[in-house]
Amino acid sequence: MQLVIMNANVLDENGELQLTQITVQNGHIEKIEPASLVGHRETKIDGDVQVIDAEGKLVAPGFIDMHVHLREPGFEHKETIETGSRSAAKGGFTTIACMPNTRPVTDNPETLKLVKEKAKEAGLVNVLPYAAITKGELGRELTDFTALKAAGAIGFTDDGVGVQTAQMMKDAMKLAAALEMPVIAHCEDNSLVEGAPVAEGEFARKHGLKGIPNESEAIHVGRDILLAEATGVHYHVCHVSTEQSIRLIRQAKEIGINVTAEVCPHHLVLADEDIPGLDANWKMNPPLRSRRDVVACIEALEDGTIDIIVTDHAPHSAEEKAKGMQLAPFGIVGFETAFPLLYTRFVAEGRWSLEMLVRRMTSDPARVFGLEAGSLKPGAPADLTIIDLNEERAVDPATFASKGRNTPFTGWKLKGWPVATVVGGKIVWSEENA
Ligand SMILES: NC(=O)N[C@@H](CC(=O)O)C(=O)O
Ligand SMILES: [Zn+2]
Ligand SMILES: [Zn+2]
Repeated sequence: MQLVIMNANVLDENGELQLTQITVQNGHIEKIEPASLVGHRETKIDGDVQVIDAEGKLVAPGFIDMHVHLREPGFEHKETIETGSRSAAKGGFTTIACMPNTRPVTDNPETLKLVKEKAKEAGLVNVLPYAAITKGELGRELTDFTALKAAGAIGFTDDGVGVQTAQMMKDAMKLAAALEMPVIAHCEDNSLVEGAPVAEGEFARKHGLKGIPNESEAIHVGRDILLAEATGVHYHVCHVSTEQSIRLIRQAKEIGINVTAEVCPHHLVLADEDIPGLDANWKMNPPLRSRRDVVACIEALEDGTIDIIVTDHAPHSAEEKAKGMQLAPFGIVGFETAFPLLYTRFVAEGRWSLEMLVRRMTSDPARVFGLEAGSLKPGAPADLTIIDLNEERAVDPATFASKGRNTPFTGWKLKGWPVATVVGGKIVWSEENA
């Protein structure tokens, strides 16, 4: 089965858009030719060839999201692997890495295999599962890293909660290093947080809420960098949100410690002072911090201190989010707004090149995690996304493919919406057929 994408605008090595024709054969990119060379040739259309005319729209490698919550097994009322995968495809993502804070926790090979089977059944995007560092993510006992790696885990993380003791983290890093697996850390010292729902600062004061201090994140980052130095593990920091964490990561990179980091779109765009009121669709972990922290995150992504963009797609039901700022669970959905949000805010406004945004969502995550993805080179898997950079519309959660509607971006007018997503040469989502 062949797929031909005509009039595809792709980013070349110089970050310039080039009009091309892409030929896909057996799920892989076969060739990319300048449109000027194929222009005179008739594109043969017979039974076995599927043709898409991209009409000059951007065709990028499918986005890779290394931090997502699919909620299955156990929390199917929030999301399933199938609805989460569809939401990812609709957002232009073709590979996603899912967190183990399910019920049961993905701390055993059986649950890991179940996640992989469900993802295969859904047949939409590539789903790469993480396994937990500790049993039940309770911080008391390590999981069986060897068995989990054999079952297909791509890394170890207790995301949702920080590993509270240094000894547990050090033991985990030693084991992971021996298996050449990364440790991915949600950095949060519980003793500094204790029930606070939002960041320390103006918003917390105004509403009489307890505040989450920046040090609760940065203390773990600093501790873990020292442990990564001691053990030699690949240490990846989840959802970086403070200038203090960034300072520590920058310094660690300078002296050659094997640390990488991610940031979420909301931490690049929103500060606590933007929260309009006591609406839990603005509640996530880490919380929205000060404008200083937002600026530090932007600059860190620009200078490479932060390597990649992830959504931390964290769906919750409307009932759960209706419990209010103090009691509602932390988390917002992310797949279906990520690219338009960042394209509108940073590329259309002229701060970033399109190439930089795409790279931070494709080839950089592939490099950091050693994935065979994130490029359009001949021979690569035909995972790609077609995006209309000119299409402008308001975010409407009612149209989400995700079960989650928990977003702070309702009504935001954004440009750069995906129109079709291809995984392994197969169209898994398109605006036309949605
Ligand atoms: N980010 C969040 O606010 N919530 C995540 C947990 C996490 O990523 O730490 C969730 O599972 O809901
Ligand atoms: Zn987390
Ligand atoms: Zn998360």
